[in-house]
Formats: sequence, C-alpha cells, structure tokens
Amino acid sequence: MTDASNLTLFNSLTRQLEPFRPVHQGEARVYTCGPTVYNYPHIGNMRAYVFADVLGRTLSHKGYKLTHVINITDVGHLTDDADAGEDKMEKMARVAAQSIWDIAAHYTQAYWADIAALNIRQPAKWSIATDYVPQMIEFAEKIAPNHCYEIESGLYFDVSTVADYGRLARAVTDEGEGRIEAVDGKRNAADFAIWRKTPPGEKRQMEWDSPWGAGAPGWHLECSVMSGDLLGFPFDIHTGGIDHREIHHPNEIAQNQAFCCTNGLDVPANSGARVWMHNNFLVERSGKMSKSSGEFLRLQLLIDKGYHPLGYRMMCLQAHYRSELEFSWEGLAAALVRLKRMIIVAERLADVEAVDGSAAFGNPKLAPMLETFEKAIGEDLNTAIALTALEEVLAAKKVDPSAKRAVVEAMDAVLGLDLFSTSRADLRLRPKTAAIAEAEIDDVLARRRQARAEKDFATSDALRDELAAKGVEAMDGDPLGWEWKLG
Ligand SMILES: Nc1ncnc2c1ncn2[C@@H]1O[C@H](COP(=O)(O)OP(=O)(O)OP(=O)(O)O)[C@@H](O)[C@H]1O
Ligand SMILES: [Zn+2]
Repeated sequence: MTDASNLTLFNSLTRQLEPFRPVHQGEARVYTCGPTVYNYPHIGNMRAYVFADVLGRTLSHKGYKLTHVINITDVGHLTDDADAGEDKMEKMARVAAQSIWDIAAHYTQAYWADIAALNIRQPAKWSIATDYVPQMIEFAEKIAPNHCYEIESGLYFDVSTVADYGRLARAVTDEGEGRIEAVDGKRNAADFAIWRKTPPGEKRQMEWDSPWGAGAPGWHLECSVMSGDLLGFPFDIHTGGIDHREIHHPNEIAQNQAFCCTNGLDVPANSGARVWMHNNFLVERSGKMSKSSGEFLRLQLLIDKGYHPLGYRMMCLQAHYRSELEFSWEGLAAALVRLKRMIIVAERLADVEAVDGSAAFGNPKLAPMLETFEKAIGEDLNTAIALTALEEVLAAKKVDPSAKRAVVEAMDAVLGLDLFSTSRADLRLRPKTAAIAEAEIDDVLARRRQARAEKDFATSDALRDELAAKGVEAMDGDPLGWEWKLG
C-alpha cells in the first residue's frame, strides 16, 4: 500500500501539479503557519489545520518519515497583513485588560483543544514565536547589510533587493489593494518591517532589545526563522491558508532568498521550501466567520448546538482543499449523518482483528477500491473521492471481515475520521440549550416502547407528546437507528 512514487501536489509557486520529490531521501519536512493566539480560532482557521493534517497523514502513509512543525504566533501579527495597524496580541490585551502572556496561554490551549477534537495529529513540534527571538535577531543581522534599511519605525526589508519579489502572489509590486500604506520613509510600497521599534516614550508588554533598539519581530520574519531553524533550508513543503499566498508567504520567500544568498546556499534552496501549498477558504454568507462579529463560528459553538466535531472534519474532507467551501448548518448535519453511517458499519467490525496488510490489500474484492483510494489521495489529496472508496469498502458484501477491517484502518489512518474509537452514541451530543436531560429522554422512550409492545397506543402517543412539548422528536424506524432528535 505504500507506493512512494505516486504522489503529486499542487505547488502554488508554479501553479502546477508536481510529483513530490523529497529533499532528503525518504523524508518529508513540512511547516504550517499556525494561529495567532489573540482569540479563539474560527472553524475556517481550523480548515487550514485539517488540510495540513491530511497532507501529513498522506505523506506518512506513502512511506515518508514526516517532520511536521506548526508554529504559534504570540507576537508580531498586525491587524493588517500589509504591514499596518496594531499588533493583534497587544490590541486584545489592551481591550481585555490582561497580560499578553495570559491571553496567549489561554487561546493556545483553546486552539489545542480544537486540534484534539478534530483528530488532528500532534506535529513533531509546536514552535512558539517568542521562544525564537534571539534567532530572529541573528537572522535579521545577517540579511540587514544587503537587504534592509532602518527608519524611525523599524528595520525594513527592501523588496527590490531580491529577484522576482511577489512571484508566489503573482502580484505587481507597487500596486494593488493593501499594498499602499502610510509608513513614512519606506522605499517601496511592498517593503515590510522585520523589526518594529517601540516608539519613543512607549513601553510594549512584549519587547526585546536589539541592534535596532527595543521592539518586536515582524510576523513574516518569525516564520522564516522557525521553519529554517527547525527544518533546514531547503525543506519540502510550506502550508497555509490562501490569504497567505498574497503577502505573508511572498515576504517569507523574500527573506529566505536573502538569507540563502547571504549564506551561500544554492539557488533552488532560496525559496526556503520547494513546494508551497494553500487551502482555500471556508466561507459563510452572513459573515459569522469574522472574529469581530458577536457569535462567530467556533468549533465549540458547533458542539453546543449538538454537532460532533468530527462532523465538521467530514465536511472539510468532502470538499477538495483547493476549493472554496461554503458553511451551512444543513451541510454540517448531512456530513454528520454520513459519518454516522460509516461508524455503524465500523461498529460491526469492532471485535474483528485486522489481518496483516499484504493479505488484506491483495483481497480481490477490495483491491480495486484500494487502488481508487490510492490514486485519489495521491492526486493532490482528493479526499472527496477517497471517502467514496472508503464507503465502498465498508459496504462490500461477502468479504473476509479481517481483511475489511485492515483496509478500513489503513484508509482511516489517512482521513482521520477515527472510525474505530468513536461510537454512534458519542456522535449524538445534547445541545446546550436542550430543556431535557438525556437520561430523562431515554426513560420516556423506554416507557413508550413498553406501551407500544402492549399495544397501548394512547399511552405511547401521550409519551410522544410529552417529549414533543420539551422539544424532542421521537423517531420511529429511523434507518440510522437514532431514536430521537431535537424537534
Ligand atoms: N475562512 C478561512 N478558511 C480557511 N482558512 C482560513 C480562513 N481564515 C483564515 N484561514 C487560515 O487560518 C490560519 C490561521 O490564521 P490566523 O490565526 O493567523 O488567523 P487570521 O488569518 O488572522 O484570521 P482572522 O483574521 O479571522 O483572525 C491561516 O493559515 C489562515 O490562512
Ligand atoms: Zn507563517
């Protein structure tokens, strides 16, 4: 099942599908831009990590030794990606009247809880930006003589000093929205701060001494430094949401070019990563994705409304990562039902022991399904088709159950739906607002079953009405075996 030659990925740098060729034989080194921990992540943010997780699982599945790094941005990300505005962390700390360190700790924990709930694997390392400030200063000192200039507000990177600035974004350097901004003394509109000085007379909560005065590193510098330090230039794959293709990643690439040239590294090394991959956005029409709106779409909100988080993972997998995905509650409910169908079949395999890979994968009934799966996932992570292959395996009749279990396990190791550890009952969460406890529902339903068995339909109907009055609908003969839902 591990056919390492069979993986193509869409490289945003070339806008083409390319066969994956690792920098180091048998290894895959991946860096994913992590969250800015100034607030809870919304489910759109989490789509970026589901995507990176599927990429990592696929690389492992194809036989590569994976080293995955995700960072935590706890300093330096401004309210405007185009290098203007206030530090998001400083701003939240001011509004909440709390220390930045407390804010960062709280929202990092909240993010990790979402990571766990979505069955996203732990990376080899979570790199915390504030742990790398000395390395950032060192990196900046190295590239400063040939690529940077100092003005009152900080040390700026001169984008005209590197070849082909912005080729990832395919942007015109000095034009376009978001690129014109008002820092006095900048040489080019696209130049960006790699070190922001604390203005005279002010004191920031997070600041460090540097050759350019007290201040804080720029967000783009952080990712260049952490990825290069932990994975070595060049490494294989750098991921992030599609918005990063426009500013953050072009700026990282410019810094990496400067660093690699300064350090005599090869030309192919100079983008830092060979492949840059971007997930498209999760969108929502009424704007609830934005953290500035009151009730924004957090994973916890989905859970509070009774949707198991793996239903959201399923929703992500149903779309290709490069397509925009529109969020709707109906779509989420449908994804959850689909997951439940799979789990019902998986429960039947619960006590079956999986046979050894080669015996299972050679099974004549399952082999074509496996081939479809391998091809789909190997073609730029086509999870939508991979899911249908998994469903075919689950539905296959007259197949040795141990072979079936082995194949389902192998496929689920890539998709991460956690089919063998999640039960049907786990999936049914009681919404926070429900006026009745589950035990009470179960009790009424048991009495109702008894009444029906005794053909006492008057009592049975009365009990059904009693539940309905509390917002619960009894479901007779539901094909998925759900006995009730909220009406
Ligand atoms: N709606 C979305 N759908 C998918 N990915 C997204 C979406 N919004 C942001 N992302 C990605 O989420 C990841 C985390 O982003 P980050 O924590 O920096 O938040 P952000 O981009 O500042 O979002 P926000 O402005 O809403 O706080 C990044 O890879 C980003 O590209
Ligand atoms: Zn980044």
